[in-house]
Amino acid sequence: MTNTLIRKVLARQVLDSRGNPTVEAEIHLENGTCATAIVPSGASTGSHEALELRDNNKSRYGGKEVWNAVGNIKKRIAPELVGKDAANQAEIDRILIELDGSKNKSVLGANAILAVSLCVARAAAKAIGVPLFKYLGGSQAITLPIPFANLINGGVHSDAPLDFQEFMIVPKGAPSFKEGLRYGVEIFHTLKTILHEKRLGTGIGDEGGFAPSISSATQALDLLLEATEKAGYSPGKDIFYALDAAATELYEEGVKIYVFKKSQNIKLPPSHLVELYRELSQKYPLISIEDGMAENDWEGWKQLTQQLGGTLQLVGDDLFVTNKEFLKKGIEEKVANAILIKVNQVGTLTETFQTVELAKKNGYRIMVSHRSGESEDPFIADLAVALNAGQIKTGSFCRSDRLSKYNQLLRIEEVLADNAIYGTEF
Ligand SMILES: C=C(OP(=O)(O)O)C(=O)O
Ligand SMILES: [Mg+2]
Repeated sequence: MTNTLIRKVLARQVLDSRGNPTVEAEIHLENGTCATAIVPSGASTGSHEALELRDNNKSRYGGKEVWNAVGNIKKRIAPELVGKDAANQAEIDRILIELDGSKNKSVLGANAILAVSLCVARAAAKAIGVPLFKYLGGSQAITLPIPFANLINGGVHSDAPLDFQEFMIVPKGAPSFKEGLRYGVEIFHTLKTILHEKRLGTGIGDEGGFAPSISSATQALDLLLEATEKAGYSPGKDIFYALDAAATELYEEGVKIYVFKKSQNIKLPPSHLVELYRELSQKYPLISIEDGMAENDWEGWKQLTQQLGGTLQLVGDDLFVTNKEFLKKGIEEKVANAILIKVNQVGTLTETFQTVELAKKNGYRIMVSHRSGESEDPFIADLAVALNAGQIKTGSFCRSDRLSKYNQLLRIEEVLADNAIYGTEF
């Protein structure tokens, strides 16, 4: 028997892809295994997410240091976990949740808790000698996700005068993950040439997508369409499109209006926003809209789901915050038909699995997601396969923080070889 008992728990402050401090945990097991895990960080965060603990000392890193979270791992979490079995994830996560004791992990910090939760899983998998995806998902974990690649970045992720946050290409018609990735990368390079020729700018946003000087969803989708065709692919056959409107950022709650502040200062009531989505989905092969309405606009979400839920995937991100309580409400009220899975929104691996189980039981699709602030840690690549999510969004193709996930998926595809399945049916 491998000795997977925890010998030592360490932590440190490292930097994320935006140059902001974040937490890395390091765990040593009795058998000599050592593993690390780094937590990501969002920018367009849902207000019900688990709390990311920051030091708030404005004179250092703009108040974003995480020494308190690091200290909580070293002083409060480590003594409780030494001697416990890293292979018992549910027990470790239960200890972490109880030690924190709050509803939103605000005592120890979700960044402290998640770093340890992920690191424990990685250490146990390594000690036992199985790939992480197999350790987490067992022999059923065989689905390589379709990459939803965010090629145009707007919203709070870039300076482009675009209000919707993400314009993604979806290589659903590819025969394998590897080929889907190639389709996506070729379209990315073609888009760069087009943007250069049109003098629209080839600078990038937080997730590595371009941040061109365009100001409407139609312009963005026209560019994606042009790049797709020029790269030799067929829109609606090889390649489909997806949006993350991140509509919480646009919503003025008091007046129940969506304001497109970055572009034309257009103001739309929820019903007009639904119409805009309908028009876009009729004009382009759009298959998925994330956060089409704001996290607190449940009425708007209902309208959206009633009208477009039959033909489009409607993904709840800020709406559900990977939390089974919010998802339960969504299921009851028949809102959305898919859920975005971001581990740091809820704070432990066990809770993430519980939310996914509830979603699957109720016919909601799963999309595993990065955050806009990422690191070299590829954990979510393994997680996407472990959950048979069938879909992952992890940005564009020119930042190592995003490519670490894509490259890990290539490795996993190689391990699974002929057993690998690509994506899910829409
Ligand atoms: C990835 C996203 O951005 P962030 O991490 O800033 O919430 C998102 O909104 O889906
Ligand atoms: Mg989102």
